Amino acid sequence: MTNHAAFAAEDAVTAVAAPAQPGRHFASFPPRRARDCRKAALGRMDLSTSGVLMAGSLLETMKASSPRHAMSAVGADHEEWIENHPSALEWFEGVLAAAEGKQIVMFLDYDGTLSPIVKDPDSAVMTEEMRDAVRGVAQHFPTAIVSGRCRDKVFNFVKLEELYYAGSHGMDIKGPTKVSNHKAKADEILCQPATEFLPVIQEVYKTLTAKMKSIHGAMVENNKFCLSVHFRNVEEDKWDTLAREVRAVLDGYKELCLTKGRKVLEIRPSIKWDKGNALEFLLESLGYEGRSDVFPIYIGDDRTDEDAFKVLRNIGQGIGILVTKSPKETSASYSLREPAEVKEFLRKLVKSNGTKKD
Ligand SMILES: O=P(O)(O)OC[C@H]1O[C@H](O[C@H]2O[C@H](CO)[C@@H](O)[C@H](O)[C@H]2O)[C@H](O)[C@@H](O)[C@@H]1O
Repeated sequence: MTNHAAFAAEDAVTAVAAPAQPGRHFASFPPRRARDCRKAALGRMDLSTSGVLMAGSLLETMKASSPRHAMSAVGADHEEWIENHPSALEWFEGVLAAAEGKQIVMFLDYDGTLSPIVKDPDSAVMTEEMRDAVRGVAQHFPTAIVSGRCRDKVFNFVKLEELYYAGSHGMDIKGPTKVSNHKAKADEILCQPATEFLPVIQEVYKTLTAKMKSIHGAMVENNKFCLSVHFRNVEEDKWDTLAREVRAVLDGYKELCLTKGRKVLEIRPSIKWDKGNALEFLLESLGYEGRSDVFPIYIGDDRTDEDAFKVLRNIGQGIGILVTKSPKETSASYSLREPAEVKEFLRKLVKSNGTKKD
């Protein structure tokens, strides 16, 4: 048994609060207005912990994001890694025990979590079965999509009005347009801490789009408060050129920084706001801040999801689940191999909640 599973069992014994009632989690809706996220995001991010790509070989970082490099980067074999990050499906009972008597709040990343990674970002659709699974979860627990995509785009993929959406890596958060118990309606922008960066982001979008035209397969995606420079379809011998071009453009914009995802370089404002802040903000908005009877579950596959996993580790509540087929350095405590397993996990969660005696 792993440390995590042992911890889960201990938690189950100490749990005291009454279980959540299906469909009742919006009882206090609309959510309490959380602290002003603009103030919270003031100042530059902590470069030592933010995953921001500093000077040095951007090319090496880009190579390290391909799965064949990931295992050696951790230096651990698969078995050892799985022992430390057990499958949330195989240890499902442990997860349930840890959440027993607590209000689950579900946070879901989109690409690589709810939809498989595909070559064309515009084709990353979600299956109807996955949509049903997410819909089911949202009927039982407050549920948010937290994505690097712009909010409108991720909404157009997910198409569920009863969810919270945190687009642009959490820099654009909006409440549900429909709630699952149909008692209340809220269609409110809750948080946009980076609005003053919009002109500069759009300027860089134009410049980079023009520059990337000469690199076959490169693509710049406009995610409103941030940009994605995709290199999945670029031949590896052109990655260095792409990296140099991106660096050269960004040298003129000290207020922006660079992080990396899965075959993508992300450009975003250098403010103290990431998916971890979005998670904290949403918990606070829902009135759950500082409550020990709340159990956030965050499922994601990317470097940018690590900020949310870290928050959960730091507050010592809930669990982070990394979606991956190969060992990776992570602050998540559990793992799932692919979106199909995420769907299975969500279904099981709904089923177990539906059959639970309240
Ligand atoms: O936070 P996420 O929802 O995971 O978004 C992160 C980025 O995801 C998308 O790119 C990734 O998925 C694409 C489609 O499968 C794939 O082609 C690409 O290589 C991946 O990096 C999205 O296009 C980006 O804008 C997001 O920032």
